[in-house]
Amino acid sequence: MGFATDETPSLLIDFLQKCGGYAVIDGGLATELERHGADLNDPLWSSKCLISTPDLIKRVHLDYLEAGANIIISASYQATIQGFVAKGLSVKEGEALLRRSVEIALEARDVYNDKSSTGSWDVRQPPKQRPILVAASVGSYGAYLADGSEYSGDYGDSVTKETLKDFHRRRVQVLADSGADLIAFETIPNKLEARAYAELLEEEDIKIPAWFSFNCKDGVNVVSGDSVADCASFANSCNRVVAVGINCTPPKFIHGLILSIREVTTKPILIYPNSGETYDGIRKEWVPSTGVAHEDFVSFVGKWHKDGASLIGGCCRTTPSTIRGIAKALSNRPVNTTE
Ligand code: MET
Ligand SMILES: [Zn+2]
Repeated sequence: MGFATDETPSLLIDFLQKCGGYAVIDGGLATELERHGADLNDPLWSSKCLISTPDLIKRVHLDYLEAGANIIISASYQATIQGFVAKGLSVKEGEALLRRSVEIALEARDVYNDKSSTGSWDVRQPPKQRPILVAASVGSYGAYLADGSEYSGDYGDSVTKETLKDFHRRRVQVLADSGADLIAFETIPNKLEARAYAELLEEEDIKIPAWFSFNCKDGVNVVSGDSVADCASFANSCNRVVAVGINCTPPKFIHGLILSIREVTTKPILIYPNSGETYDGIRKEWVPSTGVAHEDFVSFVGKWHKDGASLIGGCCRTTPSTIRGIAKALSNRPVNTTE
């Protein structure tokens, strides 16, 4: 790939150093909004709340910050200009909502920082602020289609890399200029879409770095059947990509996946698994009690970190309690372990 700005590759390395070698990513956003009563049965999914309940989004971001997150991800996963236009909004209004998704997260960070810097009596020693990044979420083309292809990675032969680039181009430009610290390309279902993202980052000379996070169906392959090693190795070759990993995948596959990814990348590895519950795409609901208990999820964290993941959080159906548990597990981990 081409050349990024000089600072791009080091942004996350510097951040991780400031955080003490690891960072906590937030938990599920959409499913947490749902837990608070939002009805997301809509092609816009969580992005519907950008219109209906922006304050609830801010509250959930704040809950994750209070639980110990170092990275919060905006509510733009399923926010697309095409999706907003289909709802009757103008392109301008759609772009404004994309920007708004990031502003809400930035505002939550400000509120959190203000809160944590007041209450200190000792003026000589201002309290140390926890480093926090805001990532602008980009979900896949399949997420926009809302036809299950988000979880199959199968777009059919008529969808080419160019189709995907055209689909994402304006959205990525708008999010890159929104004040976010990085772009989180999430739940990537196939290698084709990762290649489209990488080319877009270069062609549009995107000034903020990105992470690539794939959606896996087992311990070896992303949901389309492309090998995760192949996808991660491709991500490793992109200068503007600062971390590579996996999200919205059951915890039971994560150990094996980290081992495969670390063979092919020198970049920080990120993982934010879902709760392990299965999603019934026909009934459009999660099947309860198919996942792992919150305590079990948290008990894997030390191992994932030892395996080589330095950014750890949760995806769908994880909650602020999960994130609090992850933050605690990582801060209690033994220093200089030889295990
Ligand atoms: N960041 C998104 C969310 O938590 C990821 C969704 S994965 C289907 O809502
Ligand atoms: Zn998810």
